[in-house]
Amino acid sequence: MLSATALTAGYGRGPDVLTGVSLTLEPGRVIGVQGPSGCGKSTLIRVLALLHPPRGGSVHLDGEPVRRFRYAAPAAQRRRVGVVFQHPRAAADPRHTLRRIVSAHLPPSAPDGETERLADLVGLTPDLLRRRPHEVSDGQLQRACLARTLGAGPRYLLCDEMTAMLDASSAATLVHLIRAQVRQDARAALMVSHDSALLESCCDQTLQWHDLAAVTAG
Ligand SMILES: Nc1ncnc2c1ncn2[C@@H]1O[C@H](COP(=O)(O)OP(=O)(O)OP(=O)(O)O)[C@@H](O)[C@H]1O
Repeated sequence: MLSATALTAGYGRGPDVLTGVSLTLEPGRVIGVQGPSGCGKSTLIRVLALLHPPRGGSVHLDGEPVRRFRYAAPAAQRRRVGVVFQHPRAAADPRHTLRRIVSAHLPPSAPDGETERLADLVGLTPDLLRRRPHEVSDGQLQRACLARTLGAGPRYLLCDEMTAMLDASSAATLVHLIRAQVRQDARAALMVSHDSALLESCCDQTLQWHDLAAVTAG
């Protein structure tokens, strides 16, 4: 279980962006969080992904408190949480082929052919693996980024507006793939978006941002 309790977080000397946010993500569940632009959804994802230290409150990962964040977070905790960001072009090195991007987080023990299996899982054909980011569409690059995240074998998948750059059909394909992954491998997913229809179509439960201070999901 990945849980946040009474989180407060912000940037620099600025005001709190998160003010007392609590949320619980249980294996086997897809939880959606909907909120308007700028309310703090990406900040919540960054804290839960151990990429941004909270100012107050706590994060627990499978029963253990998370005490260190960013580069100081223990690798064993970091590996359990995977993130897919909104902008695939900001999240992928433009010099690398899609093959290299997809395989970037595979453990050394990964079986031969794992890159191809992941690519196939997200709907990337083998010829696309030879291309670089500028030679593919946003949707194809986002598929590669999702495959890369899945390659690390995270238990908790955090998706930050991951379909915002995609057409409706690609968006539906990717969110249903995430649902299938959650069901199959007892993972859990948190999907944040401003798109209520998308969240309703794929989440077990959708929480409104303004309820997060009071509601525990899962
Ligand atoms: N690196 C940063 N430094 C300072 N302020 C930031 C930083 N990142 C975000 N903020 C501010 O924190 C607030 C919440 O931003 P955040 O990106 O978490 O919102 P969001 O709900 O994900 O927005 P959107 O839906 O537009 O992506 C905003 O006021 C934003 O300007």
